[in-house]
Amino acid sequence: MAADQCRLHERVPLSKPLQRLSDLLILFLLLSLVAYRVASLRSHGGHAWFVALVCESWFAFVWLLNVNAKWNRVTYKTFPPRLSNIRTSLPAVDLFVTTADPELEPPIITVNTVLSLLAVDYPVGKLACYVSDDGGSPVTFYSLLQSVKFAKLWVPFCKKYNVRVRAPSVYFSTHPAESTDTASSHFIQQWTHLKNEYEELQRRIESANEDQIPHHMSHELKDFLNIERRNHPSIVKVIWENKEGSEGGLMPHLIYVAREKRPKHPHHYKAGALNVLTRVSGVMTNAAFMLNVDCDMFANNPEVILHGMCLLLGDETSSGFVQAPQEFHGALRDDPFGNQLVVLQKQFMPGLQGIRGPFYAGTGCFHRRKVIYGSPPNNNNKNKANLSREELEMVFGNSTEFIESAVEATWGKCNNDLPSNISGRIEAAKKVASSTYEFNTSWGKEIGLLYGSVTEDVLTGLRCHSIGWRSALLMLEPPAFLGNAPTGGPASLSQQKRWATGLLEIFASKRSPVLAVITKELTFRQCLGYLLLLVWPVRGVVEVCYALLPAYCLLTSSSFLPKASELGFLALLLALFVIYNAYTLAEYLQCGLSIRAWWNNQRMLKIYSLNAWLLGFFSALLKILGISDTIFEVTRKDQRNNDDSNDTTNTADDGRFTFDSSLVFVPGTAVVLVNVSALVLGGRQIIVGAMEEKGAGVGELACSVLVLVYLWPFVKGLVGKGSYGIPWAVICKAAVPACFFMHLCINSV
Ligand SMILES: O=c1ccn([C@@H]2O[C@H](COP(=O)(O)OP(=O)(O)O[C@H]3O[C@H](CO)[C@@H](O)[C@H](O)[C@H]3O)[C@@H](O)[C@H]2O)c(=O)[nH]1
Ligand SMILES: [Mn+2]
Repeated sequence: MAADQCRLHERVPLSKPLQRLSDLLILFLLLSLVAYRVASLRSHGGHAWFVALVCESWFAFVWLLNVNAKWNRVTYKTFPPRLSNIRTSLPAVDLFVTTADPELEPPIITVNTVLSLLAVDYPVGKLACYVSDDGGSPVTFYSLLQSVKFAKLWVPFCKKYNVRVRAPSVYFSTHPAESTDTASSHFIQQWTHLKNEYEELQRRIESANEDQIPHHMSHELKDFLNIERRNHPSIVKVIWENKEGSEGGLMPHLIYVAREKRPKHPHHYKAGALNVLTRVSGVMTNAAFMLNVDCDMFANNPEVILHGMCLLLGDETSSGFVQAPQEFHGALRDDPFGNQLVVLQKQFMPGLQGIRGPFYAGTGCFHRRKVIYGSPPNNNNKNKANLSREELEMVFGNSTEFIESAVEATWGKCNNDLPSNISGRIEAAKKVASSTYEFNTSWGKEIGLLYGSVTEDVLTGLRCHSIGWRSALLMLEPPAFLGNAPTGGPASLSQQKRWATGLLEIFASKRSPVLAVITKELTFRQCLGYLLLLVWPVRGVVEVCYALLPAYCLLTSSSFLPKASELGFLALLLALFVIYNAYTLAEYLQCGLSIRAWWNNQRMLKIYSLNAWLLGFFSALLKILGISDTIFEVTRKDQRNNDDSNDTTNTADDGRFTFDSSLVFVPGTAVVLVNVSALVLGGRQIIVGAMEEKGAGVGELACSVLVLVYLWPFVKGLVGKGSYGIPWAVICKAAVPACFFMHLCINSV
């Protein structure tokens, strides 16, 4: 009993027999379908039958991966109050926030995230917050500088009144009477004062632009004078130094870092930025744990670090890193863009927890510093003595300060204290933030966040798992962090395309889980878990083929579906269709989502796969063939989302699908053009010849219509106006492959 009371976390199994049974039922139906196709390949024959066989085999394979990933669903319950037994020795944590572009990521969003982190419930003296600014922007720096005055009021206020959401934009969007019962007049007075201060801060930040930063700031901003965004030396500034160090103080250290950028030197996007933060924090504070969040992911649960510690302290092998699911706020009603990822995360993250832990998702993740330094679990004192200074330099680079810090982080004791004087370490920090520091070292290859994929997060997590670490899932209520999901067609599709590209890059790399399962410590089921994620983009190709299949049949008068007389086959297909949809619908309803949200997600899944994943597939292919490189396009963060967290009263227009002239809209448009033409050309003939038992039939016709229903935003886009219409340039580009395909069909008859 006493031992139980000391346990910081508890494992909670979630899998239900009914769910497992339905998983298996769907798998069985899919396999039966494939078996039927194979068995009747001779009698039915034809291209359409064969393509259907390939696609459906793929769906069956992916479903098998699904079953594996969901089989042992597990989550953890964490008990922060029990930390009080060890409260004096809570470890220090370095907090990382990355931002890249003040246009796409307005500084007020970054400031809110930073403020939410500075104010978390954790000893002030044990935190240091680092902001990496890849935009090298004076506006971002100015905004952080301005926020210090407010933070000095905000941090104590949050702690005194136990404020629930510590991102001021969200907190002040509701009136205190609704959010607290401490409505004493003194509280209201302070609340009003702070709200005014916040609004003043917001006004100042939002009105600042590069040419118009107040003159009296010129001294602080001199490092930013005449620099170019992609060509400047390292800038490291201590915005707030907590002079009391671990003893306490008003608020944690706050440090601004714009790493050196040179046009000729690769900077490796976010992975590069996080590696610089890792080193800069190494020489400045060297906490044993690091938490990283994207600039829009504010800490929504003030106890998040305490909860994280419940998983991190204790058996270290089981928590090389701790990942909170990505959750979002300010969501549009019924998730019109299908990117809130609610069901996906509630189903899969616990599922992966059952097979040695979730993947690293790039934000909302605590890392052990030594894991990032490539140290395997239970390394204790093994290798240190063998490494000479030269060897250490080959791995970590040639900064003496950094090497010392890395040796301590890897082989020394856990650092529970932070230094009070960090200003004295700026020169060392600037050195490790230089653009040449990583040359001829292991950064990005063996240590740090790994390079070579635009989803550096998944790649880095895979490496941790491959060297034997497990990871742990931090699923909290209220959610640990909340971020900003893109809205509109272009931003959503370009994000999905980047993910697809990055995942395929990993699949095809030398770190592929398929190899790691043979040569490293990845288990077979873990490998299957990763595959589910990594083969995602291939679905783009499969879905396009499947979506063209009914049109092909209509145009060539062939068939891939049962005729009225093939009752068994018909029943199988209908059962699969009904059970699969009922299954997914049940998942949405269980998560408290609406039928409409379910439909929107089903529809968007098709739209993403046909467009974004397909293009992601090809862009990864071009990279693998060495023809072009992949780039990380930053997602635009909507500020609207930040202001009203509970606003689901969006107007109809907010959820409407929008287009631009990007290539990513071409495949969907082409599929729509082909299906519309096929219905016009082939539909009539079917109605005439409905009674004949050969060629395309009502089934093919219905499927072709179904494709158009899934792609309805594109059908509407063909006639829509402005951003709701598909631009002519896209339609013309789509018409070329569409005509080519139809030409092939008609000629093949
Ligand atoms: O050169 C760059 C590019 C991006 N970022 C930062 O990376 C973060 C993520 O970028 P975002 O455009 O928001 O991408 P998302 O697709 O929303 O990000 C998800 O997917 C990424 C992998 O593709 C992960 O790295 C992220 O953590 C995860 O939230 C943001 O804080 C950016 O400021 C940089 O610091 N430098
Ligand atoms: Mn993001």
